[in-house]
Amino acid sequence: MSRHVFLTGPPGIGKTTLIQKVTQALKSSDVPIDGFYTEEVKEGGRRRGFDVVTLSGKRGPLSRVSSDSSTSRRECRVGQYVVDVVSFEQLVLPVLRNVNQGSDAAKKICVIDEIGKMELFSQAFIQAVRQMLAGSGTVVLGTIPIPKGKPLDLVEEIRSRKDVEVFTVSKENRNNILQDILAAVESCRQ
Ligand SMILES: Nc1ncnc2c1ncn2[C@@H]1O[C@H](COP(=O)(O)OP(=O)(O)OP(=O)(O)O)[C@@H](O)[C@H]1O
Repeated sequence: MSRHVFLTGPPGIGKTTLIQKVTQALKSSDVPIDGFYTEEVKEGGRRRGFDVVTLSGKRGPLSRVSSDSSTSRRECRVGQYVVDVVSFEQLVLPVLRNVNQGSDAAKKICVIDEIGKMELFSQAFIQAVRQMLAGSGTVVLGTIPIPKGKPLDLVEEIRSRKDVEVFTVSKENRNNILQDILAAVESCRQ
């Protein structure tokens, strides 16, 4: 039986939108849920980077476009974006820790959107996700990218776990997959 649910699919296909709809539905049936989304930051129609937004409404930068093309050895870069690991960790780690605490009888849901190249610069994040996946108290509802280029260890691990159900989102199914995802999450809580 599955214990966690992940969505995958090409960039911009609608993974975050689906996770937000699932979150709304779960919240309205009083299921305890926390976590974070990753949102594009646009300025004047151009993408400037990405923010992390927690379900409780806190926001901070995950990455920003760098005008400097020289890469310093300490910099965490994905293409033209420089990742702000400190900001990411400050926002996300307390949320992940908090989800694992508390004494709700019912299992909590933790939204982790997403586990990708940028987020994986944080070793503390990797460790926190591994702990959550291995623990029995929290159901993870997350997103992972479609494999491309060098494999990402944690993403490969998630894909090969027997207790993870992965939905691949496409243009064809994105408007009728919501109920299946909800049902999968609900069954993970049993
Ligand atoms: N079912 C849908 N029908 C039409 N447009 C959609 C649908 N779902 C999402 N979109 C639009 O597509 C864009 C990208 O959606 P979203 O951010 O959910 O994708 P994503 O897969 O999470 O992207 P990323 O890979 O960047 O995280 C948004 O502008 C959103 O409004």
